[in-house]
Parts: sequence; structure tokens; C-alpha cells
Amino acid sequence: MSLGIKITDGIHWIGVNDFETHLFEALWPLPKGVSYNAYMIVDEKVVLIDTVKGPYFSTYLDKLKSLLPVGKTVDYLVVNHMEPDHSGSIKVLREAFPEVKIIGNQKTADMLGAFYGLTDNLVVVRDGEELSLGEKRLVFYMTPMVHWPETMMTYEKSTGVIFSGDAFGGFGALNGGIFDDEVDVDYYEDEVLRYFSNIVGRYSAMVQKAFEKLKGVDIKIICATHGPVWRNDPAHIINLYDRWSKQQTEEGVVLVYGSMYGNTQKMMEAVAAGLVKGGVEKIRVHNISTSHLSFIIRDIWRFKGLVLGSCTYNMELFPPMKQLVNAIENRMMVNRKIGIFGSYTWSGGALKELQEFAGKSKCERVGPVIEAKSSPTAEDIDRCVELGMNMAKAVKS
Ligand SMILES: Cc1cc2nc3c(=O)[nH]c(=O)nc-3n(C[C@H](O)[C@H](O)[C@H](O)COP(=O)(O)O)c2cc1C
Repeated sequence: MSLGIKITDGIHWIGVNDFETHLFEALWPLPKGVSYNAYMIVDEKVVLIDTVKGPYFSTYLDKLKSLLPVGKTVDYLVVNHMEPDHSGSIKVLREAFPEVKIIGNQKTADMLGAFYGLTDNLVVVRDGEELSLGEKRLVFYMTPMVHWPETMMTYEKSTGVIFSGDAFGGFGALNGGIFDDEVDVDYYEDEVLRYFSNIVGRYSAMVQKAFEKLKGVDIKIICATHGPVWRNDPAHIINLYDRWSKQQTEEGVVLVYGSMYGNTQKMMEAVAAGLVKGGVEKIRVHNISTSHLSFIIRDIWRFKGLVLGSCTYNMELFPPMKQLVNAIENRMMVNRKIGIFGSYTWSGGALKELQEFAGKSKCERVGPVIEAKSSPTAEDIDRCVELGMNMAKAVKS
């Protein structure tokens, strides 16, 4: 009995679900789990596309063995991406199938040596190179820095299936169905954006380069390494990715505040009231101390307006707000409207750092800037409402 899931003739999903890991990359929470998708092509040659994270190898092996025709072995393993959530089983796979040839590019080969000491039986491919498997034919496209240097995609010509690596992938284990027409796409879409904005977003320019390269390739099914297989409407995820990587945003405002005793929170609430007065419907408020950074980054990636407010802590920005500001800078976000406010009791410090951040950012500033001493005065509150109203105008323009 086949333990894999058929995608199309001769191509199968042999991935696994991970419901145990709390933090992906030891950073990103996985409330819905995550899948490590791997694929198998059975033709005259038998080919695996990527593996799975090490602890899940036996499940992966069971699946591939269930699909392996009698008398055949695994001829090739294509490695589209070397991050260990996909490459973690390569060494044991090689032990199970010593004759398997590993296909990658020159950078993949370097990493195979550095991670796993594997240096023999490698096939190094170049951009656009093809490999016949019998009826099927693979084409390898180099798509570097989406989001590692060795990342590439593999396209199967006869079926129009593209194995895209982490591109188009997202968090969320596959709960029964694996295809976009079998699952609740909305349930996964937020998690695709959270994956994109936190992990891939910094490399948006390289995503756009990959799109350029794939122009004219007739993509019928997208098989990413995480999340659903897009067979019903691949254009949907392509369009989202295109928009996100061009940093095109939606009308709406994200409000993030850091407050220990509620004074800065009052300012945030006044800004939010101003946004509502100005007609903004999509408002996302995050308490920096309780929302995980990855959800905040996701929302900031999506919406046009961003307002940051922070109390002062030991002469500086409130520590978790500092982390957020660093994360935003690291993602090289542009094309947004930014408003800021702060609070202090003696020396100040938070607002100064927010001013520096906003000044360096490639985003348009929206005023006024408000700084409250301890508790906001009535005048401070009025100016916070004014900031909200100005931000509303800015995101609607
Ligand atoms: C542990 C701690 C450290 C602080 N450090 C500073 C500081 O270095 N400079 C300053 O002006 N205010 C400092 N403050 C005061 C707060 O920034 C100020 O009271 C602010 O209004 C608190 O806002 P909140 O009620 O939103 O937490 C500190 C407060 C705390 C509790």
C-alpha cells in the first residue's frame, strides 16, 4: 500500500508533519505545527526531491519504500535547499541507498561537505540544465538567496510541477488534505505570510529575481517544502508572493506599544481612536510584551501604516521594542507610513531612539510626535488622536 499522496502521474508527496517543535529555527512559534514536504518521482529513474528534518526520517523512509517499484532503487536525490529541516535526513538516506546520486549546485555541494561530510557521488548542475528521467524531464533553476545562497527550484516539464523549496511555503501542519482545494486556504494564508515576512522577506529583491527567471515557465502545480500543494489555483499564491516581495501593502494600521504601567497604553488607545475617527477599519494592536514578534512582523508586512509607542527603560527604548525595531530594520521594510510616540519620567530615551529609527527608515513620517512625561496630559491625548487621524489620511491616500 502506498503511504504517499499522489500529486499527479508519477509524482508523490512523501512529507511529514511536525506537531512537536515549539519554535521553528528556534525562533518562530508553531501554534499550528509545520509540515516538511518532500516529494518522489517514479519514472524510469526514481528521484527524491528534498528530505525531511532528521527525527522524521523513518516516516519518510516508510513512505518512499511504499512507492518504490520492486527491483528499483533511488537513483537521485535533488537538494533544492540545504537548511537542515529539509537536508537533515540526507546522511541517513545515503546510508539506506549508498548508490544514490545527490543533485545540487556548487554551493549545495560545499554545504553537503560542511554539514554532513558528503563529498562523493554528487552531480553539480548549472542554471537551466536538464535531466531526463524517462518520460519526465527535470529543469534546474538557480534562485539564490531565497533565502539561502544555494536555493534552487526544480521544474518537471511534462506535468508543469515546480518544486519551489521554501518559496510559497508556510507554517501549519497539513491536517489530512495537502492540496489548496482540500484545505481551508485562509487558515494557511496568514501562516504563509508569517513565514514569508519573518524568514524570506528580507530577501524580497531575490524573490523578484526568481520571478524574472521563471517568467514564461508554465507552472501548473506548486510543490513547496512547507504548507499546502497549490494545484487548484497556483496563481493565487504567486500573486500574493509577488505583492509581498514588492512590499505592496493594504489599507490598515498596525499599532505596537510598550507599556509597563499603562500610561503609554493610554496614548496608544488615543491613537487608535483617531484611526477609527479617520475611517480606518483594519487596525491591529500589539502589546509588545505579549504578542510574539513574528505575528507583529507579519502584520507590519501586510499593512501600510505603522505606529510605534514606547516607554523609557533605563535611559533607552523598552527592551522588546528595541528588538522589534532591529527586526524591522533587518527586514529592510519600505513603502510604509510611520508615526511614533513615547513616554518618560526623568531623563527620557525611548522617543529619541524611535526618532532615530524612523529617520533612518525608508518610510514616510506622519506626525505629530508625542512625548508624555509620566502620564499623558489631556493635550498629549488630543495630539495622539490627531496622530491617528493623520495616519488614517496617510493610509487612505
Ligand atoms: C524599571 C524602570 C526604568 C525606567 N527608566 C527610565 C529612564 O531611564 N528614564 C526615564 O525618563 N524614565 C524611566 N522610567 C519611567 C518610565 O519610562 C515612565 O514612568 C513611563 O511613563 C512609564 O510608562 P508606562 O506606564 O506605559 O509603563 C523607568 C521606569 C521603570 C519602571
